[in-house]
Amino acid sequence: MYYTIGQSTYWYEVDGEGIPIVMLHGFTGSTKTWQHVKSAFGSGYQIIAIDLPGHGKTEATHVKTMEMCCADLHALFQSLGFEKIHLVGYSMGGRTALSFAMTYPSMIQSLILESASPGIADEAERHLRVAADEKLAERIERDGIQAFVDYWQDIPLFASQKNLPLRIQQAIRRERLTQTAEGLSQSLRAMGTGAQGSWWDRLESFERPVQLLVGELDPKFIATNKKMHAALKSSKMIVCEDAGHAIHVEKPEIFGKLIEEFIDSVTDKK
Ligand SMILES: C=C(O[C@H]1C=C[C@H](C(=O)CCC(=O)O)[C@@H](C(=O)O)[C@@H]1O)C(=O)O
Repeated sequence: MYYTIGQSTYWYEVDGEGIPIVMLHGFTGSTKTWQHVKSAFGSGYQIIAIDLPGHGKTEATHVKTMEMCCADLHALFQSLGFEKIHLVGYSMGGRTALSFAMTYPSMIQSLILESASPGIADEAERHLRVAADEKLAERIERDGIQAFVDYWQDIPLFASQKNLPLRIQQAIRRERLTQTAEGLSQSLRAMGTGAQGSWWDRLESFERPVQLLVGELDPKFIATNKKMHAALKSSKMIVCEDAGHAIHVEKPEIFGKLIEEFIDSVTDKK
């Protein structure tokens, strides 16, 4: 379904009925990211998957900063009649989910972050990241999506995905190849890790339950999430054995079970 707000149109998909669980994909992803996870949830849940700006069927017609995207998502959730949601985000989607939760905490029943970060606290480091993301955006625009996907699928962060069955690796590649150079380059510039503000000095103010999921084979994000875990008032951190950055791809059953168990543990049983 499409939701239009102002001059922007978002694509989202709704499966099932019941407690709303909103799922946000990562950079180069789409609603398809969650296709093997949705089935892990029992009855009684409504799964809402959304294409973030510049991805899938949510075109990059206008620049969307993290703040603008979160405001649009808030309007979408209100239009759907949601008072409280369980919000799940993977990587870029995790940064978006955390930004949404920090901006609209009263709408959060629980927050599940997979391989995410709160941005970059150090200004100099953040400026370096903005410059690196700008170079990557220019590379995408210059060389096109196929050349970018060839490069992206081989970065060390996704090394563990080489052990996946070929059909799964090919499905991830196909999803990435459906993106547009305009969409991905704009996403990097407007919602990239360096472009967004840092939430590091605000994490301790967030009081809703948080589940931090990281892969055992993803040392960079284990280190980041250990610091997040220490800063958050109410969080659980789980390091998933024999999984890399994209736990939902490498261990979909375990990923779905961990989320369902966490949501059940924080849902008012009335
Ligand atoms: C390479 C780094 O940063 C990127 C890594 C992961 C994020 C992501 O969403 C990737 C999803 C995927 O391709 O499976 C992405 C983001 O958060 O926007 C980062 O650009 C790194 O080492 O930090």
